[in-house]
Amino acid sequence: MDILRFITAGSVDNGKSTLIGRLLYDTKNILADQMNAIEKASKSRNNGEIDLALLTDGLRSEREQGITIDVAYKYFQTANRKFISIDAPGHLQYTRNMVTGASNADLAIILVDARLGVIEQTKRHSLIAGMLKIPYVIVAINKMDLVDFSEDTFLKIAADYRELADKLKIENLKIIPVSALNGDNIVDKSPSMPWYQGETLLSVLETADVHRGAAEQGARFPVQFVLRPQTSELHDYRGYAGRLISGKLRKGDRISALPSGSSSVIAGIEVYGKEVDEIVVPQSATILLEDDIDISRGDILTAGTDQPVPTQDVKSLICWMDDRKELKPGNKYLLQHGTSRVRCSVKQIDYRIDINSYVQEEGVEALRLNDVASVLLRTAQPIAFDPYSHNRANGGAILIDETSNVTVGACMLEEV
Ligand SMILES: Nc1nc2c(ncn2[C@@H]2O[C@H](COP(=O)(O)OP(=O)(O)OP(=O)(O)O)[C@@H](O)[C@H]2O)c(=O)[nH]1
Repeated sequence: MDILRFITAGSVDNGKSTLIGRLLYDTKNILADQMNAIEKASKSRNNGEIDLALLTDGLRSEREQGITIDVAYKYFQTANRKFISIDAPGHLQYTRNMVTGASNADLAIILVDARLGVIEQTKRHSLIAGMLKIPYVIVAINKMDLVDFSEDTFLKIAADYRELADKLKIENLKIIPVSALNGDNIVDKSPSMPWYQGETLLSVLETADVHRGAAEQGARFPVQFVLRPQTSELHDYRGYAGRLISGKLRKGDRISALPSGSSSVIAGIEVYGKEVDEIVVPQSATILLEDDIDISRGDILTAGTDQPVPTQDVKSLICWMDDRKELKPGNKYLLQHGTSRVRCSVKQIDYRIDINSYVQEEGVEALRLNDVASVLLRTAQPIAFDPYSHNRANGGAILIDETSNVTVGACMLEEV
C-alpha cells in the first residue's frame, strides 16, 4: 500500500495535536487501551470531555524536558493509504524542526486559527513549504465553531491565503474549513457548514497525487557502502549498496560514477540477496558493474540524459537553524549531500528573504536563527547535485557545524 508522509504546521495552540488526534480517532486508529488512558486523563483535566490532544501529549512532555526528539512521528492507516504524520512544534524558534521534518514530506497541512486568519507564522511556514517544494499543501482553517461556522470568514481567509500561495508558487492547494475539536470536515462532512461543497481533510489525504514524476526523473543512486567480500570464490565481487533516490535503474543501463565521471554498465542488481532486472525509487539495492572502476562511499551512480555536472561552486537557499551562532561569510562547515560529506566555506550572502513581504534584502552581513537566504558556498571537493527545483532528492543538503556536529542549516541547492 502506498504511503503518504505529511507534516502539520501552525502556531502554538492552533490545534495540531487535536487535529491529529481527531484523525486517528475518527479513522479508528486508536487502540482500546490508549482510549481508556485518554478518557481517564481527560476526566481529571478537562471536566470529563475527551481531550484528543492528549494522544500526542506523551511525545510533547518529552519535548518539554528537552531530552528526546524535536519532531514527532505518528503512523496510521485507512483502507486506502498508510500515513506517517510528522508533527513540528509551532513555536517560532522551532521553525527549524519544520524544515527538518518537511524536507521529505509529500504534503503539508498548515493550520490557521479562523479567529486570527493569516498571521506571520502562517507566512513563514508557507514560505518554507514553498521553498521545500512540498508537492501538496492543505490549509485547514480550524476552530470554525468559534466563528459561528461563518462562510464569510472562511472566504476572506481563503482569499488572503490564495494571494500568498500565488507569490510562493504553491501549486497544489486545498483550503478546508474545519473544527478539529468537533470533527467537522476532518473525516466526516460537517452538518454545520452546508455551504462548503469541497472534500474533507481525510479525503484529500487519501487521494492527493504526490508521487508523480519521481520515477520519471534521471536515476540517482548515492553509494552507501562498497561490498568486497574477502572469500576467495567471491574475490571478483564488488557491489555498491545504497538507495535509489530518483528514477529507475535496469540491468544493462550505462551509468556514470560522479564526481569522477567514470562510466560502466550495470551487470546485475540484487535486492535482499535476490537478482532483479530493475529497481525504481525508493528501493534499496546492491549494484554490480561490468568494469572495475574506482567508486567509494559518497559517490553517486547516475543514468539518463540530464546529468549533474560536479562543481565546487554551490549556490543554495539556506534556512539557518542555529540559535547560538550566526552564519557569516568566511565561516567553514561540513556540507552533507546524499552520502557524501565535504568541507565548505561561505563565500557570500546574496540576499535574505523578508518573511512578511517575501522581498529579497541585499547587503545582509549575517544570518540569524530562522533566516532564509540565498548563499554562495565553495566546497573542498566537487559535488554532483541536481538543482532542488528539478530533483528534491538530489538537490537537498544540510550544513553541519564541525566542532559540535549539530545540523545548523537546511540547503536547497541551485545552479550557479
Ligand atoms: N473550539 C475549538 N477549540 C479547538 C479546536 N481545535 C483545537 N482546539 C483547542 O485549542 C487548544 C490547542 O489545541 P492543541 O491541539 O493542543 O494545539 P497545538 O497546535 O497542537 O499546540 P502546540 O502543540 O502547543 O503547538 C486546545 O485547548 C484545544 O482543545 C477547534 O476546532 N475548536
